Amino acid sequence: MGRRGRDRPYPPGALGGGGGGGAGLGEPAGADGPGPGGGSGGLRAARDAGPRAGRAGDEPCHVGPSGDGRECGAAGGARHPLRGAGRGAHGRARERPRPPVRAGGDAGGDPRALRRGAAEGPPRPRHGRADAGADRSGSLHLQPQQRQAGLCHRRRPGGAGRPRDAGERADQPGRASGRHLEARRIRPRDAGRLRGRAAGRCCHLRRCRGRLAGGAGGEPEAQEGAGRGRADAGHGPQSRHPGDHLDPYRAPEAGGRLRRGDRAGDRERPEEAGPQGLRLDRGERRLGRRLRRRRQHRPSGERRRRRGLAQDAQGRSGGPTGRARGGVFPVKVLVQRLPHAEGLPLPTYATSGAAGMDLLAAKAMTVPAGGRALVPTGLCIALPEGYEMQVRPRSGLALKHGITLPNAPGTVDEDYRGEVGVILLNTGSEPFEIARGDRIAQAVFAPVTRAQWEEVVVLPETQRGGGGFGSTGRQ
Ligand SMILES: O=c1ccn([C@H]2C[C@H](O)[C@@H](COP(=O)(O)OP(=O)(O)OP(=O)(O)O)O2)c(=O)[nH]1
Repeated sequence: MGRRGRDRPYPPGALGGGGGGGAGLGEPAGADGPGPGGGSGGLRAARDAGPRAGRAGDEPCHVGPSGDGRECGAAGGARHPLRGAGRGAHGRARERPRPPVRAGGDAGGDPRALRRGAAEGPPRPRHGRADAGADRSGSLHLQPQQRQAGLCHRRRPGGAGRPRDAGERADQPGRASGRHLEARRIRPRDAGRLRGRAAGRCCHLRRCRGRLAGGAGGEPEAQEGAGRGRADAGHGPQSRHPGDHLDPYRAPEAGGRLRRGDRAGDRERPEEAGPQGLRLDRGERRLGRRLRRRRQHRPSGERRRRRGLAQDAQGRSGGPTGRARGGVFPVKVLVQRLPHAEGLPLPTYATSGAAGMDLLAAKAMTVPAGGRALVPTGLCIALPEGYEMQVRPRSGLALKHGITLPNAPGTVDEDYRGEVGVILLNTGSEPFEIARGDRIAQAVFAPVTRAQWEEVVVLPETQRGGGGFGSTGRQ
């Protein structure tokens, strides 16, 4: 049987197809057998031929190389006219021209051959090889060696070397003679009979028995299910095997899953799969595990805030506003512009690497020499939790005009909602004139570290001890 026919449902008449005897019961000749019905036709042939069928090797050949169920009449002991160098009476049959296939042919071809086969009695194991045979009543019987050789599929997890596979590989002599057949003691002709069984998990005896009992002409539905070779073929309500309903690992049908294509984005849909009697796709199951793990390890709000602050202070990702730009993580600050700041630009960073924003004066004024002034900025701000804004002097004004901040750095608290002001001190000898919009100071945003007192009687000793205020270096 060609590979194309492997997963194809058998046509309704496949089991009774008379022309299929060669594919099912014949050896490599079955490789190029007449079609999907070959193996099942072999079943019928086996049933009809009864004990005569299933003989091998030294017995007269009852099944001709043509695959039409006719016997060729060659004695087993003599070299078969079509026998090749390989194994099997018809090992080379497919390389030879074939006799025409007789439509509706049956196992009973040559009556003389049938008589010879009947006279030789029921099939017997050859060289210890166990062959599954079918008697006239349609029931399969196994030899003890067969049972030990694991013909029952329950003993073979993974389904490797299944009779169905063996039957399909009968067109590859090298493989057919390999472990798929030899290790299981199954001949291709027998494998062909068993080919229609469902994949894997049920004892083939029950299936074969059921198929034979159903008649060669059988019910089309049963034939179709048997030939499908899918996991669902033998697990329907008609299956009575106790294990059919107890397999929790049986994969659902291809149409019984929620697939990736059905999924919207990264949404997990376990709540939809259950009611529909479906199972989540593998990718979705993985996604669900990932989401559950993430939910389980989600830190508390306070811990997230602290982690964000720490990461931001250390220049790592996870800051409150997310994406890093050049290794610096921006902090979002709400700003309100007061009427006297209308028309003025918001403070900006002068360069891409500047640490502070230049604050602008919202009002023109003069700082007398040696004097101070509170310069309004026209801005009110709301800092994110855990942050402060520091108001610092500009070095250019300090150097050129002696302008500094007496409270530098000025601290704008997180909970402050008043107007930000800049205290300027003119240490120079000349009055300092300020125009509206002049840059008078700079603002630096920084995370706040809050301390917690732990009162002790004695502090840990250090080398410096109490020395300070110029205790080190030159006096
Ligand atoms: O250069 C500065 C310094 C402070 N402030 C504002 C914001 C700050 O939150 C508030 C109080 O500042 P700070 O706490 O330094 O002053 P204080 O003398 O302690 O005043 P308070 O008693 O109001 O806290 O004044 C500024 O606008 N600019």
